[in-house]
Amino acid sequence: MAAQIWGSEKRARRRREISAKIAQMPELHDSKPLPFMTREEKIMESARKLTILTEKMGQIIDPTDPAELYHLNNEVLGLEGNPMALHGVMFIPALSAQASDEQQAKWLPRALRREIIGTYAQTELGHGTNLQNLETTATYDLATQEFVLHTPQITALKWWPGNLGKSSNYAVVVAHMIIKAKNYGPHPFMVQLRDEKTHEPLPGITIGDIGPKMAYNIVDNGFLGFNKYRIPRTNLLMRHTKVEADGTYIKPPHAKINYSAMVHVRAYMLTGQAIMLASALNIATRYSSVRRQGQIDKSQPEVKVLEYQTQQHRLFPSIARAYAFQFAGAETVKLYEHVLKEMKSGNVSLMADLHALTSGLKSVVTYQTGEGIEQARMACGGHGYSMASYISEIYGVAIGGCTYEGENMVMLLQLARYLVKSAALVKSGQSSKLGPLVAYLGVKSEPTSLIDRIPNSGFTEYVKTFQHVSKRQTLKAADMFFGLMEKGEKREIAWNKCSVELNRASRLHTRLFIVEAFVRRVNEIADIRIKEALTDLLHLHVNYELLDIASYALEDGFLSASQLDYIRDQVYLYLGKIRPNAVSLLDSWEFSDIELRSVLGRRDGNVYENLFKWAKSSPLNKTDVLSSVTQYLKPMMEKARL
Ligand SMILES: CCCCCCCCCCCCCC(=O)SCCNC(=O)CCNC(=O)[C@H](O)C(C)(C)COP(=O)(O)OP(=O)(O)OC[C@H]1O[C@@H](n2cnc3c(N)ncnc32)[C@H](O)[C@@H]1OP(=O)(O)O
Ligand SMILES: Cc1cc2nc3c(=O)[nH]c(=O)nc-3n(C[C@H](O)[C@H](O)[C@H](O)COP(=O)(O)OP(=O)(O)OC[C@H]3O[C@@H](n4cnc5c(N)ncnc54)[C@H](O)[C@@H]3O)c2cc1C
Repeated sequence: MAAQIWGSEKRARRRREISAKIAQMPELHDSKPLPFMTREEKIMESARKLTILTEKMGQIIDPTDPAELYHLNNEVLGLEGNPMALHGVMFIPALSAQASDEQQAKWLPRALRREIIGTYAQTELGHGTNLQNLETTATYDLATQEFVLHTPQITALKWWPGNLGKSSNYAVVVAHMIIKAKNYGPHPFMVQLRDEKTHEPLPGITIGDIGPKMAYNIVDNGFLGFNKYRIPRTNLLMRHTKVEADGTYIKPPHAKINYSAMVHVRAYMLTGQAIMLASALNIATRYSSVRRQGQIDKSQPEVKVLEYQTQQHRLFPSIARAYAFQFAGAETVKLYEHVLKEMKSGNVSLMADLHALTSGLKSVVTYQTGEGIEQARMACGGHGYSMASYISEIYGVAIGGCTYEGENMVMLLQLARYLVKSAALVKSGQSSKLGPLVAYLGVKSEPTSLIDRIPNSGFTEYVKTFQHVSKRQTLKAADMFFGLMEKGEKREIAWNKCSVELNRASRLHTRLFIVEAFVRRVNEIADIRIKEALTDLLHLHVNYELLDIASYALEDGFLSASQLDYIRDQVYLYLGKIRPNAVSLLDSWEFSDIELRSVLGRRDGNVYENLFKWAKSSPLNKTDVLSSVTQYLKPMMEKARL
């Protein structure tokens, strides 16, 4: 199963080998539980480990393999981030995709050797979503052949970029490029921020940390202002766009090609989200098979809480989602790598499809991951609320994904643009022009669903039902939009008036893609036992997801009440079937105790003894009487007693 999750036997084996090596290297372990550290201590601890990793990485992993690097980071540095999180996730990808060969030769080896630390600075205090209204300017000075970066007012301060505040000395900065008073829109520039020897900010640069956040606090998300700060013309990233010495602008082959670093993260973050969901579920499910509370049969001893159907219903559908996201994520990464290769050689024809797909997936996956992790926390009762479970930290980090790389509603609306264009093709009889991801929009569906109506139909009737609801909602929302325009409404106003319905279509389309990716994977599996276990999970997935969106299929009678009863029964049936495999389905992800950082989720199940040990190690317990008591509470009580 681990091979299915991680992509191959070899990958699964390598992960085990890497974990075993890390287990033998105490210098790479947390020196004390992270929840007992201050933010400053955590940042120090992370930098300490990161430095050792830089020295010893070659002994532990193949540093050229991103999957091994990602695993190493998760185990050693953890998901609260690290001082170079954005360096690997966005800075290097931005240089790789947008810098010319010459620029890459100059900067990439230095970045890869970690001579410099970089980030991606795009979002500003006043604007994050609406890139067209970013305010930082890069004005070309023809006389010196330099760009002058400037922050015209406080809302133009870069705000949020990870590791910008304190760690990075370089950044890819996105600014509006102005040449001879003409604004060419946002473009990426390579900018040195700090002196390489002293790490002090360079003159003309204001920079700092934006303060503590809900989670992810090892990362120093930062602010950045420029006061007429000059960089050479050749620091504009010039793989696709060029500005010649005389100010001549050569436009890129696709207007949005500079957005590729964002698409990179949107594609890769899906499996990251699956890992966070599976981690939280691993903790909650293991704990649920240790925790005994109450009886089902009063004549029997107290049961493990995992025996309760409500507990299974809370956890198991999310286990199915974690697998589904992992499989859909793997497909998306493959597609992304393909499109990136094409893009580098000038073929931009698949960019729109990839943008639509990743926009929908990042939104649905992050939202459902957040839901699943929060349910996992609640499933642990009181101990779930303790940082000893570590689930609240996983939650805080995961839901950041609902916001970064494009706020979820906004990204769903991006997919909706693509769906509406596809609907227009269907309506104008041009269904043959639909791309493979939306071809189903042009296919006439049965009048009613055949779920529970024909034997041995496998998952086909489920997929057809998902297709039906997605198609119906897309065409309905598109009709609403076109109808408003026909009535004379301006395009943007009509769009806004339909946007809730449009986003519903985007979610349904994306959920269909996730189901199909799961089905595709199960169909590929040869090992009969693995196929069986995953088929059970897939049964739970399709039935649970369909129940969740049943109103769409009920409103036009595509599903009947009796079919809905069947679907509900299937959910209960598969909850029971999955119960014996539940812990193994999560143990198959092979997270080590070091990586999970959870007292509740310990592999050995020795929860109570270790919770007590953990509590005793709280800094508050260093002394029996705190100074808050001697200074304030004791005098207050004494005064009251007088
Ligand atoms: C590796 C490990 C992974 C794990 C990572 C975890 C840690 C992560 C740490 C945290 C890291 C966090 C780091 C961070 O957070 S970095 C900051 C991230 N910021 C954002 O994501 C901002 C979101 N906003 C946008 O992306 C744009 O403004 C949008 C897209 C909303 C509109 O755009 P714009 O303002 O320009 O609007 P327009 O009206 O001129 O154009 C709309 C047209 O453009 C097409 N279009 C748009 N985009 C693309 C595209 N990409 N490829 C192809 N086409 C694209 C689109 O389909 C439409 O086409 P059409 O319908 O007109 O035909
Ligand atoms: C943990 C974290 C890490 C980050 N890292 C980085 C980084 O490394 N580099 C970087 O540059 N940025 C980074 N960001 C910033 C992030 O990319 C932005 O916060 C994000 O893109 C959302 O933009 P915003 O904050 O402007 O939200 P807003 O757009 O102000 O969103 C507020 C509300 O308005 C709604 N809204 C906005 N526009 C529309 C619209 N057109 N239609 C409908 N509704 C709309 C949204 O849906 C939302 O409900 C990070 C953010 C976080 C939380």
